[in-house]
Amino acid sequence: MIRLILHGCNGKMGKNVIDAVKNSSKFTIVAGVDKINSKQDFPVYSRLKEVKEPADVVIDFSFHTAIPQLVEDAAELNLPVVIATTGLDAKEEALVLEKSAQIPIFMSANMSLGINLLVKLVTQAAKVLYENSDIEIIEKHHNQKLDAPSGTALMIAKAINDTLGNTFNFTYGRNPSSGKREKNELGIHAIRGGTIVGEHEVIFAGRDEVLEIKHTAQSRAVFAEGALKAAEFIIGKQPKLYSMKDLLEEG
Ligand SMILES: NC(=O)C1=CN([C@@H]2O[C@H](COP(=O)(O)OP(=O)(O)OC[C@H]3O[C@@H](n4cnc5c(N)ncnc54)[C@H](OP(=O)(O)O)[C@@H]3O)[C@@H](O)[C@H]2O)C=CC1
Ligand SMILES: O=C(O)C1=N[C@H](C(=O)O)C[C@H](O)C1
Repeated sequence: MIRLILHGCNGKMGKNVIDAVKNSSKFTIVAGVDKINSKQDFPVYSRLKEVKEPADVVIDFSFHTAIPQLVEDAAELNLPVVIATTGLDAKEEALVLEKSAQIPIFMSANMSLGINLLVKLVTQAAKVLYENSDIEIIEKHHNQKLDAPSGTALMIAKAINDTLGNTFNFTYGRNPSSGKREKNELGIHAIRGGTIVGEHEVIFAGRDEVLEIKHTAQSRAVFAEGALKAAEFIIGKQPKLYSMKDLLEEG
């Protein structure tokens, strides 16, 4: 049995990971970490370092400001971590990278298989189409989401830029003073409303033709199940920063 600590256990994704573990024969949750000591089937602590139960791996769906303490504690305890939280600033990302020299850390803004395939398809399309089309990303999420644009939208935009040698400047939404679109813009637009789980659409708008590649998450279960796969994958790995690409390549 893989012994899991769930960081952010009281949240929307925390609940979904608890359900995914109930449906899995491989995992057991030995402890949770969150800001509030909620009633769960496992003990809940206010930081990772306080957890008394022995564990094999940590899964995190919390808030970006929690990440520095999480990776510091995980490195001290020598525990692998799956970070699913989005919205990290540059300093927080740099610390994750630094700590990945001590422990295996898996980080992906989106744990679903479909989005990771979308990234592949979009970068292929971008190579063919970028000279003659304008690329825009639209993401839609529920009205409780704290970060914008989504981590996934940024991941897609960065993958396009990596593929094309940093051709694009990102434009976050447009307003009355934005003026005419520049050729080297890549627009990223965030919609927030209701209970939308997560939609990401990449639009290649050319002359007289438009290609749209879209992913819709229909429930949070896909993210929870993906996080469990990532947790299983990093246990026993060498210290490094791993991504969904590493998991998919291993098959
Ligand atoms: N990579 C992926 O596939 C996915 C990533 N996400 C990301 O995961 C994160 C969580 O999403 P979601 O579950 O919807 O958000 P929620 O706000 O529902 O849950 C986050 C939980 O983390 C808690 N938390 C906040 N700060 C800390 C801290 N310092 N230490 C421990 N716990 C803390 C929150 O407590 P409180 O409410 O009291 O602040 C809350 O219980 C977001 O960044 C989201 O974008 C979401 C879905 C998929
Ligand atoms: O907050 C969410 O809900 C989600 N966040 C992730 C992101 O920011 O990309 C992934 C998913 O779309 C759901």
